[in-house]
Amino acid sequence: MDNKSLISVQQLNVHIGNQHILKDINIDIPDKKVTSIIGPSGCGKTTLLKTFNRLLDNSADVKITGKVLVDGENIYDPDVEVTHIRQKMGLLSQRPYPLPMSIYDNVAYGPRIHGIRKKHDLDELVEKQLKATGLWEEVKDRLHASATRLSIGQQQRLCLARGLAVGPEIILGDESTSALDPVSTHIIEDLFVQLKEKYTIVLVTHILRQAARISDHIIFVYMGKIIEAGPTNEILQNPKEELTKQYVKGFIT
Ligand SMILES: Nc1ncnc2c1ncn2[C@@H]1O[C@H](COP(=O)(O)OP(=O)(O)OP(=O)(O)O)[C@@H](O)[C@H]1O
Repeated sequence: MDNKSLISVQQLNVHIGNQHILKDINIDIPDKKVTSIIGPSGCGKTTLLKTFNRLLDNSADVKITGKVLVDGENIYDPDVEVTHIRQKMGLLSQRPYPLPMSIYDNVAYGPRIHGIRKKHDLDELVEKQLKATGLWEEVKDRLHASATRLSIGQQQRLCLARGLAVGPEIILGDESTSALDPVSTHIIEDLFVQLKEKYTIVLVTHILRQAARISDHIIFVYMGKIIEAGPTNEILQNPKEELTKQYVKGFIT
């Protein structure tokens, strides 16, 4: 891969109970690009995404071996603090989960925890992140209204703004448009494409057309293994592996 990689996964294996979920994963995720993880249901896409911010290893029956290097640091090193890792990543889930507080307080929540207290600084930060997610014009006159009054699409953009407010390097999205209508889906997709200027974006999607629209790179996972990875055009239009060909043609669902 000619791009600099920000995340490098080396010899990663994940067992949950007696199931071998991810098998010998080796992959580099390029910096400041959109990478989509695709594959049929249950193949391990979400599990792979969760290994990037250590969301899996708080359960006793999960065993993880191998390395995930972020900025060259192995996040599974016993000396690494999980909060330090998570600060580098914003996670956007399938459904938006705004905190039960105002629009303003949702975005200010993380910065406040990190010690930013001055109203002027918080005001600036909230405005910046609401602009970055295209919400500012829609909410600037009701910043202190409850976030739960927003539409689902707006709530998802608010959750993205909340994540961006703590200054991550990486945005992880797990089927983050699956609960949204087509217009909101389009807005979020456009945002991902804009945000890759500043962030490295890794998305799980089962929608091939979405992967084609917005990703620079694609990783195809099947039964816990990476079958093929590379630039979007290569994977979707000229795959090398037979399994990838079948998946792209819709023969494997
Ligand atoms: N906490 C868990 N306990 C037991 N099994 C799990 C757990 N998490 C995931 N698995 C299993 O790991 C496999 C991969 O799941 P994962 O959610 O990563 O797949 P996926 O490709 O994201 O699927 P989908 O597209 O349906 O969301 C599945 O067989 C799932 O049942």
